[in-house]
Parts: sequence; structure tokens; C-alpha cells
Amino acid sequence: MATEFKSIPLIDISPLLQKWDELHESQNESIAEVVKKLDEACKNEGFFYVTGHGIPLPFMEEIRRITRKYFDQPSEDKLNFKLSASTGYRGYQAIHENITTGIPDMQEAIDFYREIKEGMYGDLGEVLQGPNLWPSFPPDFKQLMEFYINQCTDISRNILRGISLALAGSAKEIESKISKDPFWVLRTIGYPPSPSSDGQDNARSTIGCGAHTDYGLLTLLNQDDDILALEVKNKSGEWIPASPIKGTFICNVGDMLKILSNGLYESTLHRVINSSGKYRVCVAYFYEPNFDAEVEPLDVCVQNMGGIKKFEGACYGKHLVNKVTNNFVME
Ligand SMILES: O=C(O)CCC(=O)C(=O)O
Ligand SMILES: [Fe+2]
Repeated sequence: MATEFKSIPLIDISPLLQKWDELHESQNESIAEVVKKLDEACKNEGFFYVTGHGIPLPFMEEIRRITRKYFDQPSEDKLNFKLSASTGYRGYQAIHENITTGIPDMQEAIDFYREIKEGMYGDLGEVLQGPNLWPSFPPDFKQLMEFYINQCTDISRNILRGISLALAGSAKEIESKISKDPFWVLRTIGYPPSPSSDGQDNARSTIGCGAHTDYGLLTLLNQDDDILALEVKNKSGEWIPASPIKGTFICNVGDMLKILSNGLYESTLHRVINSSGKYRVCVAYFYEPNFDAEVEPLDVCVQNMGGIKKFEGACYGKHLVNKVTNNFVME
């Protein structure tokens, strides 16, 4: 359960980027320190800033720059890459096409998913099958994003190993159960500024992204570093700003990690309101379990809570398909 936190902690994860081996992990003090901080943040806030992740600042900026350049095109060009059921829900979504809890969000986005080849997960995978719709402009978009996705996958795997040490005393415990072959989602998002308050506004036009939790294990957000728009809800219902810190990712716990931890960790509600007057970009990378993983509370977490299993198992792919097919409005 999230606490009444007032701010979001910053964690330097560099000790986790070294080579992992059992001897190393049990004896290394700097690893133990990071693991403790991760554990606290996942319990108290469900959110933390990540520094020491190894991606150079200019590359994080480049990723946002090409995202902005894509959205800056005339709509006809963007609509050539439009997401639909027939594209496996991959591609471009125009403003107000994404729905969060019944309300259209004031954002445009492109969704990319790890490729699912025909027949790969039987009926379960069919909905999301197909290649990604990579924009042809900016020309190096695909190449840069694929490189970036691989880096985010490595960073997330290392963070999850730290979390696995905290929860189960072994860095590879979670991985060996549910994320040997992790699925990923990348969502590049653009938020036009909210119209200034003139009495005409309604929820539909001003919320960039409605309050929600993320579905998977961990999310890495690369947000514009000069615009405050992301907010995180604490236990007493206050919205705490996740102000940008240059060069960091914001990392948050998803529903699957909450289930694994038997509710010890929180997938905290968050939302986006861009009242800065400027166009905001955020690139969200979602690190997920294996597509067909059955995710259930770790035995050790159940034991630690007096043998009470707080969640039934959930199949990640089913959970995702259910969300994806309910989140979009199609013309
Ligand atoms: O734009 C942001 O800062 C957050 C986006 C987000 O929460 C999401 O796409 O799940
Ligand atoms: Fe989110």
C-alpha cells in the first residue's frame, strides 16, 4: 500500500549494472544498499527516479527529439501509420483516441510491441500479431528506437534483479519464473498543452492521461525535462508532482509486480495534466513478463504475510489483450 509520501526518491542503480554472480550479490555492500532503497521505494511510493543507468543524456534527449519531430508533422502523414485491430493494435493514435477509465485522453501516441510472429502464442497472441508500424520520418526513427528499447530492456532486467534480491533473496528468482523472455511495449506520447481555463474546459479536453496503474512489471519514463505534468497519488489522495530531473528515468511498479509481491509493493495511480502551455513529449518503455507467463504471488511473499495469498494468478498476455482492446476508440 502506498504511503503518505510527499516526494519521490532518487536511486543510483549503477551497482546493479555490474556482472551478476551469486557470490558477488551476497557480499557486495553497494548492491545491498541499492536493493534496500528499491525495496523501500516499491513499498512506499511505487515510484522512483533512476540515475546511474548508463544511457548518456544526449541519447535520452535524441529519443524525445525524434518523437517530437514525428508528432510535429501534418496529421495526414501521421494517419498513414494508424493503429487498428488489423495492425495488431500497433501504430499511431490521434488525440482523444486513447481512453482511460471511459474518458478520452488529450494525447497522441505511437504504440510498439515486441513482435509476435504468427501462431506464436496461439489465440492469445493473435490480437497483437504483426509487425510494428515504424514511421519513415524522421528517417532514423526505427534504428534509434530499437537501440533504445534494447538498452531499456537491459536496465529494467537489472532493476528487477535488485528487486528479486529484496523479495526472494535471489537475483534470478523472478526472472526464472516469469521473465526469461520478457515482452516489452514502447509508447511514444505527445501531449498538447491544455487549453487555458476559460470556463469551457471539461475533463475530456484537459487531462493528458487519466489516472491509471501500469499493467506490467516496471515502467521507465523518459519525460521532457522542463515541463511538470506527471502526478502520482499518495495514500491520502493527494497528487504529488513527479517533477522532471534531467538525465533520469522515472521508474514505477506495474500490476504484475504488485501481484508477484503479494501486494507488498504498490502499482501507484498516476496521471498527466499538461498545463505548461507547451507541447510535452514522454517516451514510456514498459518491461513486462513473458507474454504467456502465469503471474502469481511468490511463495516467500505469501509466507511473509502469514500464508495469505492476496491475489489469484493472472496470465499477463490475457491481461494485456483485455486492456488493449478496451482502451482505444476506433472510427
Ligand atoms: O507521460 C507520462 O509522464 C506518463 C505516461 C503514462 O503513465 C503511461 O503511458 O502509462
Ligand atoms: Fe502509466
